[in-house]
Amino acid sequence: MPLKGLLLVNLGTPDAPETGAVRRYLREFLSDPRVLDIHPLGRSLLLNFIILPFRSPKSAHAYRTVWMEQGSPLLVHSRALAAAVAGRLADEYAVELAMRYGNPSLPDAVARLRARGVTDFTVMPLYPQEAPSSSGSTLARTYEVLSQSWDVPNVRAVPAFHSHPAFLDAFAEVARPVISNARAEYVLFSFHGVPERHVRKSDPSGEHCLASAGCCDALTDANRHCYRAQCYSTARGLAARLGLPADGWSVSFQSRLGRTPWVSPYTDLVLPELAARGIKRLAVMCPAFVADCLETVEEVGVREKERFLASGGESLTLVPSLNAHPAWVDAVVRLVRESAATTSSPAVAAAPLVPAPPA
Ligand SMILES: C=CC1=C(C)c2cc3[nH]c(cc4nc(cc5[nH]c(cc1n2)c(C)c5CCC(=O)O)C(CCC(=O)O)=C4C)c(C)c3C=C
Ligand SMILES: [Fe+2]
Ligand SMILES: [Fe+2]
Repeated sequence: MPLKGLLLVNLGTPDAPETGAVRRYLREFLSDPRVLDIHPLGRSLLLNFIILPFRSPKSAHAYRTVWMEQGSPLLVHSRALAAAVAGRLADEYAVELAMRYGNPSLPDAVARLRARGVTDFTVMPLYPQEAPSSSGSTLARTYEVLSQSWDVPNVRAVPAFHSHPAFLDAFAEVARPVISNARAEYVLFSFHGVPERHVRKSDPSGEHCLASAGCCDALTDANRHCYRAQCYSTARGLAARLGLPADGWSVSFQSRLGRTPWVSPYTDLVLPELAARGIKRLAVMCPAFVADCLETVEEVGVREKERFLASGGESLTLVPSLNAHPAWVDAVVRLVRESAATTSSPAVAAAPLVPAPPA
């Protein structure tokens, strides 16, 4: 039987919290045409003359404030998750962690799996919601790397899990005691944003997404692959599990870059509004991230917290991410096994050989 390989892939992070390393990381990340989707010449000018010189030292400083003894939080937590999943799936899969940008690189992780005799690959982008700039880019790069060999292996992708009960249950389990200990009056679900342009480009009809105020109120055939609609679906699933009243939670989007409109409402504008409404004790969950990283620990846990307190709030408690929580490890194992069960024999699944008996 061919040995199966599982690639767990997250975004990536610099090798060190220093300007040079951050610059190398940002260059690779922001050169991706699914991330900065503008004319290559414009991208190169923007990168080399504006983003890299100004952002690299600023981001390096931010990384230094969250850096752990073993490295960048994103890498440390992702490694812990991969080790736990590898232990659980040892009889079924060889498991490797890879990063879309930086290290451990996707080509190196694929080479390690091939060296162990893997001929059948499963890739799991570690993003609950799908976006061309995150999961899309991860899949495209994985297929590219795997297709560079003479023998192109079978490859299967674990689908986005934004509304999967195992993911939602695990995050609710992490959040429940934190929200209760914080005596939070309100929960803000702050997701990583994307440019509005990206959401519109992913709208098959070209008429649904961002065309009305309630376009993300339900997941339907019209918006099944819309990043923003998937974020709202995650938030509804978590709010229900946490027993939050309708006026006790809302959604916002963080981490925007540049001057073009990103999906809204923006976290940095929502926080002062919540304070102005009299919310004193706030909990913030960041369910676009399955591992704590710069965008959770520093952006929300430090900078947005300061903003909320300066606006009149009394406490902002960041709910930790899933990291390597046992419920999340269980969920990953389940998601991988379910994807193998539903996609390993697509031809058989699509065309049953025996007609179904009459009801
Ligand atoms: C959760 C999914 C993510 C999407 C979608 C995403 C889109 C996206 N991001 C940028 C720009 C930056 N993101 C940065 C950090 C970062 N982004 C994600 C995830 C998504 N990004 C993660 C997990 C992280 C943290 C990395 C870490 O090392 O901890 C950064 C770098 C940090 C900084 O300088 O602020 C940038 C830049 C764009 C432009 C984009 C979609 C177009
Ligand atoms: Fe990002
Ligand atoms: Fe949409």
